Amino acid sequence: MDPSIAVVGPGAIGTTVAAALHEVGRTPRICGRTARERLELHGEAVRIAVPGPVRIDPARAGGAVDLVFLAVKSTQVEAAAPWLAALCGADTVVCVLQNGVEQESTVSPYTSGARVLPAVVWFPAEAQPDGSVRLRGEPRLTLPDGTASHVVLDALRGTRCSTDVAADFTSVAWRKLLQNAVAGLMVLTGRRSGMFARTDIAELSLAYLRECLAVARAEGAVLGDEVPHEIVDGFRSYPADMGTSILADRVADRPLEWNTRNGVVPRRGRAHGIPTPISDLLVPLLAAASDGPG
Ligand SMILES: NC(=O)C1=CN([C@@H]2O[C@H](COP(=O)(O)OP(=O)(O)OC[C@H]3O[C@@H](n4cnc5c(N)ncnc54)[C@H](OP(=O)(O)O)[C@@H]3O)[C@@H](O)[C@H]2O)C=CC1
Ligand SMILES: CC(C)(CO)C(=O)C(=O)O
Repeated sequence: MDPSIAVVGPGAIGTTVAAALHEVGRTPRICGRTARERLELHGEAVRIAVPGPVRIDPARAGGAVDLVFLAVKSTQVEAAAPWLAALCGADTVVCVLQNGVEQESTVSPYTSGARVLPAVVWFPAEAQPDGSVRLRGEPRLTLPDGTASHVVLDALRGTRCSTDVAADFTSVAWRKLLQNAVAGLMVLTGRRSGMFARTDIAELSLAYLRECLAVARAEGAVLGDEVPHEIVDGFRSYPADMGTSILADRVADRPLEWNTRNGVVPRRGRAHGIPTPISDLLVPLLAAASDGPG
């Protein structure tokens, strides 16, 4: 029997996963903040409409489900807590579709004991002003190896969202964190991936990534010296107009995930006695861009 599934946070990532599920007949409950009749995903050779309506009242969540995909921003977890309270039972798995390396500790306080499973989300997707979502890559998730992951693997089996499991999830999650950390530079310039073609930006990015790498290794990630170059080369290979979700938030003047994507590096660095001079400059700028005042 198919698991019962809810998607909380039907934005860029939530819409993509909901559409992938709907396409194979596993339409999830959709729980959001903004009322909509349907979700729409479009991209190269894809156009999927997911029937709603989007539920916006947690009192009408409809009871516990087997699997919750939580796809709100890390800054929105507390506000989404009533959904988690309404959708989680003792056997529910909450798969957190968020960037960062701290999903278990930040989400667990709201799941009434339900298991929390972090996922690395690899694909870019952009919410459009009309509420539709533009998919700009192949949907793919990486999960930790373990029993809870099987619920997600079963739910997404045969969908356009591919899933793999990593025995060493810590290393994979930190590698993605490094990519997200350097993407934060786009917030400070207001530019997209094209900016990494500049030699000075590439050099700054490499220095920053080496700092992040030292912290990642202290946290147990096994990542080689080549990783900073690979990440910068990756940004240089993207279309020049490829953004990042934190830039989309900046452009819309919304709170930024600066703490989970950038602040975590100096925070964890301090715990290990690792100096983080570049973070010490960048993180306050990102925090101020996010939270003001002014
Ligand atoms: N976009 C991308 O390319 C990628 C994003 N990620 C990560 O995925 C996570 C989600 O990002 P993304 O999809 O871009 O974010 P979006 O802002 O596009 O989506 C968040 C969604 O959550 C909804 N929401 C906000 N508050 C609540 C609430 N209290 N209850 C229910 N729903 C709520 C928002 O509603 P509303 O429409 O009202 O704002 C929106 O639909 C982030 O951690 C991001 O870093 C990871 C990889 C790629
Ligand atoms: C697009 C991608 C994969 C890389 O920056 C991302 O994680 C984001 O936009 O948040």
